[in-house]
Amino acid sequence: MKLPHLTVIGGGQMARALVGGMIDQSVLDAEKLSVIANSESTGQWWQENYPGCEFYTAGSSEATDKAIAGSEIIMLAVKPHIIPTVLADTQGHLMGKLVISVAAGVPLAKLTEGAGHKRVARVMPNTPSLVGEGASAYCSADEVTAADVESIEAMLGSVGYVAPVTEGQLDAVTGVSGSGPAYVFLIIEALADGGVAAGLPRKTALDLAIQTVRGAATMVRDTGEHPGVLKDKVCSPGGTTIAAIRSLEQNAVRGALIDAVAASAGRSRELAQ
Ligand SMILES: NC(=O)C1=CN([C@@H]2O[C@H](COP(=O)(O)OP(=O)(O)OC[C@H]3O[C@@H](n4cnc5c(N)ncnc54)[C@H](OP(=O)(O)O)[C@@H]3O)[C@@H](O)[C@H]2O)C=CC1
Ligand SMILES: O=C(O)[C@@H]1CCC=N1
Repeated sequence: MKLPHLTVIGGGQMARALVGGMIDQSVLDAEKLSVIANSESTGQWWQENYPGCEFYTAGSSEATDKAIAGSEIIMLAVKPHIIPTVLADTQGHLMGKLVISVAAGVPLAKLTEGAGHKRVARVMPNTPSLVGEGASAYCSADEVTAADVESIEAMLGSVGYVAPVTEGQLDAVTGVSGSGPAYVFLIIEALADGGVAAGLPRKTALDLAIQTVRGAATMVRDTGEHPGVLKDKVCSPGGTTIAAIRSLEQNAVRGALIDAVAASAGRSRELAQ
């Protein structure tokens, strides 16, 4: 499936990962993309990396009259506190458009009020979308059609896993997969640090850490076995791994990760206020 013309408002990390990933996966042509943001440097980044796309300065009449008017889908990819500004800038111009927001915590009720209609979806994606390994969940308001859902699933599905959820579940999604890549990056960095502390060259340690996380995740997915069962198969009686697991449990790693997910979900709920 090829997407119709898309305008993304906000051209930062998440737009680069999601929309960049969609172009890389050929579901969107750069010629059918308009980007609206503040700085010239952001415009240059998009035009250098995705020649053929158009860039417009936020708040300009061209942004609304050319980019938004000429697009069927509008994606909001600005920070949550900027969403009211964007909705004010685009007031009256979003009629007849499918509006998709990736902003953490901003509820459908606020988005539909600002858009002036209910053809609005809320998505929580994550940055591995850039390499086609994203994890996204979405919910939609009342006027989103079956064809719109197909477009949303095609967009998100082209860059990874996608699941429909209720709006009430999106804060938890943010805690697990929206923020989740940061936890895993931190774990990879720490594993590599551990390798260096134990005497490995930095590059070898990092390469081994990356492949171990990738291999373990693939094994959970492909075998369908419970992660606890797979963990038990690594632990030889009286061996090295159970000594390490004991250390992890003494340092309350499970509790720390559960608390991390809850903290992110809680912050997402706060952003809705
Ligand atoms: N980063 C992540 O991993 C994830 C982020 N999200 C959500 O994505 C959204 C964007 O986050 P992220 O990409 O990290 O943020 P960034 O700060 O990287 O990007 C924000 C972008 O918004 C642009 N911008 C600022 N003000 C305006 C305006 N008034 N009109 C149009 N554009 C504007 C900025 O322009 P300029 O570049 O010119 O300064 C910038 O390109 C957030 O709501 C976040 O909750 C969701 C899931 C994961
Ligand atoms: O940190 C944030 O607020 C955004 C939302 C999820 C990931 N990054």
